[in-house]
Parts: sequence; structure tokens; C-alpha cells
Amino acid sequence: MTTAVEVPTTGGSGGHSAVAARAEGVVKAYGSGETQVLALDNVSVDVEKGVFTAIMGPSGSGKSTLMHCLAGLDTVSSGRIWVGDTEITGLKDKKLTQLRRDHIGFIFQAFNLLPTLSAIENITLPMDIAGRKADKEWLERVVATVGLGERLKHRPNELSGGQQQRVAVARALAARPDIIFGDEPTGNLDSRAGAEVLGFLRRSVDDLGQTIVMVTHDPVAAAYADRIVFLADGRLVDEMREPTADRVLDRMRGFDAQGRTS
Ligand SMILES: Nc1ncnc2c1ncn2[C@@H]1O[C@H](COP(=O)(O)OP(=O)(O)OP(=O)(O)O)[C@@H](O)[C@H]1O
Repeated sequence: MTTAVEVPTTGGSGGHSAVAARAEGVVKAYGSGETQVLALDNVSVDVEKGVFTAIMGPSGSGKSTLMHCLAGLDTVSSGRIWVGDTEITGLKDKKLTQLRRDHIGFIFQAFNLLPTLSAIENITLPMDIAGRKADKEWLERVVATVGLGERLKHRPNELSGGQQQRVAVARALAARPDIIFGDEPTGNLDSRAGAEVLGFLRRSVDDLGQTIVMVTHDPVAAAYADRIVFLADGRLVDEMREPTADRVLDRMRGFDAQGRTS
């Protein structure tokens, strides 16, 4: 963990503070007065580059809010957020949209594939829209990692849920974003298809050096991560390295025992 206050570097030259994103003293309040909810209450966290991070915590603890703030999908009430070298708090909409497009990938619970396009067309669509040429070699690696073989020419409705989500992950990877954010990316999948997608996410970190941040409720899914940060009542309360599903389950039971399910 770096404690430096200067703008984080995004590595590349082997710098020691390989931080892909950072939240510093982030507060997010909804509403005001007596009905105010502090979704995030002074959260500081570094998202390490090339690391698979899971965000866990009881329902309502602020997981999605933290992810949305880190990804520039939501504004903060106070505190600061960086994505790579860029402080995004205070950025105007246009710049923020550009930054999201060029540096961030998203995977949601719903696969959000276009039904009339083939798998491979879906994968390259965001770059086609942005008028960017896919790096051919990279695309080949991504496609090889997805392991969809001849199904790449198939349309989404000819693929299983797990395969569709792998296409969605490949689409996020194809543009080589600095970070991929996933909000319950396996939430709609059965456990086998979920394992398939999680294995693929894991490989994209190990083989392609991708940085991933994933919100999940599922201890088994979280065990695929390198690091878990735990939120409770809008605060960062714990973290775990090299988690196992059993240890995560134990930690989550601890929250229940304290009645911290807000
Ligand atoms: N748009 C909003 N308006 C008001 N309150 C909100 C809004 N969005 C979230 N909240 C509140 O902020 C808190 C954190 O919500 P958030 O969705 O980040 O939690 P979460 O940990 O992702 O929950 P879950 O696991 O149930 O999805 C909750 O108390 C929630 O009710």
C-alpha cells in the first residue's frame, strides 16, 4: 500500500506505486437533513494495477456506490478520485465521458450484447464506434483467452449465458482499458457458467495483466480475486489477500453477527 500523497503513477516503467485508481477520503451522501444517507463515509482505497480486487460487504454497505464513484459514473460529495494519473473529481462531463471511454471497461449483470451482431462484432463494437482500430495482435490474444472458437461468428442468442458474458468480458478487454469494473458480473449465471466467466477474468489478470474491480455478494466469486476490500455502513472495515471462499464466508458471518446489515 502506498501512502504517498502525490498523484499516483500508473506504472509501466515498474514504478513502485502501481495504482490504477484511488479514492481519498470519499464521502457520498444521498438526501439531506434527517433523511440523509451516508452511502460512503470517508473511504480511502488504492486499486492496485494488475490485481483482481473484489468489493464485498452487507447489502446497503456502499459497494455499488464505491464502484460507481471510482468509475466516474457517479459524483462524490467530498473527497477525491483518481483514475490513473487523472483526478476525475471535478472533471467536466465531456472529459469524464472521454476518460471512461478510453480508460475504463464495464461488465454488468446483464450482458448488454447487441442481438443482431456476431460475438466478434460485439467485441469490437466499442472501438468501431470510437473510430479506433483494434490492435490485431491484442485482439487475437483476447479472443484466444475467451476460448469461444468457431462460436465467434454466432449471435448472442446462439450462445449460452456464460458464453455471452465471456463475450462481454472480451469486449471490455479488447480496448485495453486501464481498469475493468464489474458489478455482480456473474449474478445472472448458474454456478458452472459463473465459474467459467470468473476463470476467464482470472486469466485476463494473470496472462494479460488486466486490472479488475468486481462487486460481489458471493464468497466463491470473491475467492477468484487477489484481494478483497470489505465495506460496512459506508466504511472500509477490512481487507483480505489471497482469499478462500471459506475465509470470506467466515468474515461475512462476522458482519451478520454484528447485525451490520443496515
Ligand atoms: N440514488 C440513491 N438515493 C438514495 N439513497 C441511495 C441511492 N443509491 C444508494 N443509496 C443508499 O446508499 C446506501 C449504499 O447503497 P449501495 O447500492 O452502494 O449498497 P450496496 O452495498 O451496493 O448494496 P447491495 O449489496 O444491496 O446492492 C444504501 O443505504 C442505499 O439505500
